[in-house]
Amino acid sequence: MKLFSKEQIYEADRLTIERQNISSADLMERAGTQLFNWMHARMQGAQVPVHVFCGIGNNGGDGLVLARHLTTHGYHVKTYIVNYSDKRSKDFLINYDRIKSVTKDWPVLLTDDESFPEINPKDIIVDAVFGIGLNRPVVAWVVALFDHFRASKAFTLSVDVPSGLYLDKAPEHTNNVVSASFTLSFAAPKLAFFLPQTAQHTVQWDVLDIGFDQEYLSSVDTEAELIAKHEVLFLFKPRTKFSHKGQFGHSLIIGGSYGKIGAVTLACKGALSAGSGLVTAYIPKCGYTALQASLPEAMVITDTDKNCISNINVAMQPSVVGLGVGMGTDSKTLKAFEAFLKENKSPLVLDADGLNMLAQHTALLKMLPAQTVLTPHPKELERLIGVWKDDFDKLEKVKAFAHTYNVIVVIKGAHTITISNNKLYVNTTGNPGLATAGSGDVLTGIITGLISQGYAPLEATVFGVYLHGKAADIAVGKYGYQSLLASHVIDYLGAAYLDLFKKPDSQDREQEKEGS
Ligand SMILES: NC(=O)C1=CN([C@@H]2O[C@H](COP(=O)(O)OP(=O)(O)OC[C@H]3O[C@@H](n4cnc5c(N)ncnc54)[C@H](OP(=O)(O)O)[C@@H]3O)[C@@H](O)[C@H]2O)[C@H](O)CC1
Ligand SMILES: [K+]
Repeated sequence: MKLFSKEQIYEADRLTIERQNISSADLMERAGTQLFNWMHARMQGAQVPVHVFCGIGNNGGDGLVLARHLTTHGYHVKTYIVNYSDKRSKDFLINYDRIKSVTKDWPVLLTDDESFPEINPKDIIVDAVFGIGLNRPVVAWVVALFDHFRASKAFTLSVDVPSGLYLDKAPEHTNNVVSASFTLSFAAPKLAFFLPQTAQHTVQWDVLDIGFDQEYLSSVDTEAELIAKHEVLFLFKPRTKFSHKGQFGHSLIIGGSYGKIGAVTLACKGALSAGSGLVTAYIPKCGYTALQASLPEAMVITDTDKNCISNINVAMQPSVVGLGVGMGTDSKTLKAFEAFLKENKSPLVLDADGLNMLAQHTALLKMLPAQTVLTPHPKELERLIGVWKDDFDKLEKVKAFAHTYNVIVVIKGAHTITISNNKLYVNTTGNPGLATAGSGDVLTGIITGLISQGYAPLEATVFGVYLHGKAADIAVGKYGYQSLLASHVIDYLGAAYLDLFKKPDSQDREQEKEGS
């Protein structure tokens, strides 16, 4: 699903009006009617007090359309105009007149924090104060209104976006944004719904289709894309009856150090379970028996050194190399890594200490093969690109870094985001159970194993991140967040593959719509 920018949404608005030969007020009527249909389907006439707070622009206009329909369908509605500006949009005014024609209980003007209405916990708040037109900090008395919403503990339904949330930058203060229980967004969710700092402003979201011009929506190239089952299904490479393991490549996993051989075991198993034909581990001598015993499917080559990697010398031409898991950053290992980069011609996946060595010696970055995959967790990312101000600044820095070195960067976290060629791929699978030792090693193995089978590095990364999270989502149903282990993610990878062909039932759709 494409995530549109503010400019693209306004363009969609303009083109829809032009190509469908309708007025902007008609489009607003569609928006407001869709909002009403969503509420009506859930409220079924219940006489719960609904407080509709409208700004003075088109977001407020949507709110007025909704309030009018709620009123004419007999709901218990109170409408307020949050008068943060004396301007009025054209369509706001049209709907301000329309609602006055269906009720004697005209909208109440709020001009300061003296007259906030009482809101009970069982009431419903509709937040139509600001939409995507927010372009400067919210005035203090309106922030106080948002605090009033929070204090009421009432269910808060935001129209299009939680008011006070910018589409393309962090809010000045988290309190400047409405805390939405649910956001109904037009055309598509917004990128801010998926970033750690701003996802907190809406617990859940859903998309309302207001008949935007499909030709524009499908043709416009967006910077960000939401990755769910629909987007990865076409990546999947089915196997033919006469397949053999030679067709699925040979992954080489390089890593491990004394006490951290398990990281290599997990990565090798992840690569095999992702479908790699053959897997060889290159590890220090200390790990030989442990690895051969724990993972008989993997072949093992050992370094001359007992406890760490000191000289990467493998007489094979791997389809792909996954390097860094459990590797340590011993000076001998660093030298071996540098010598390896000078010789290596295979696609490369770098993780953990491979990234830390890159960060210590940025001259090595120029030696990475094109489209190398880097899978840093936040701390490793900071060592690579430096500190960032906020989530939007982080994205800009990673985009620039990925572009400069022609690499693919996976920003791991709730909604892992893959960045390459100035595009963002926002993952929808995964859960807090993944915050466990080794889950990163497994992801490295999965991405390596997919490249081994012929998936291009970017495809392998987006698909691997999806499968990794999906496996965890299925496994967590049995283990719960606290008890999920990295090994369980591997055990459930098959279920994640099989799930690709299950019809997306409503539960799946709900899961994908769960906010953070
Ligand atoms: N294309 C669509 O998706 C459709 C969207 N609809 C709804 O329209 C809003 C966007 O409406 P818009 O009028 O552009 O802007 P807002 O309603 O979000 O904001 C109103 C105006 O308020 C001014 N503004 C901005 N920030 C502040 C602030 N902090 N304090 C005071 N005033 C502020 C600004 O105007 P200025 O001229 O003063 O800059 C805003 O324009 C969208 O979110 C949807 O809900 C349509 O209804 C259907 C199609
Ligand atoms: K809003």
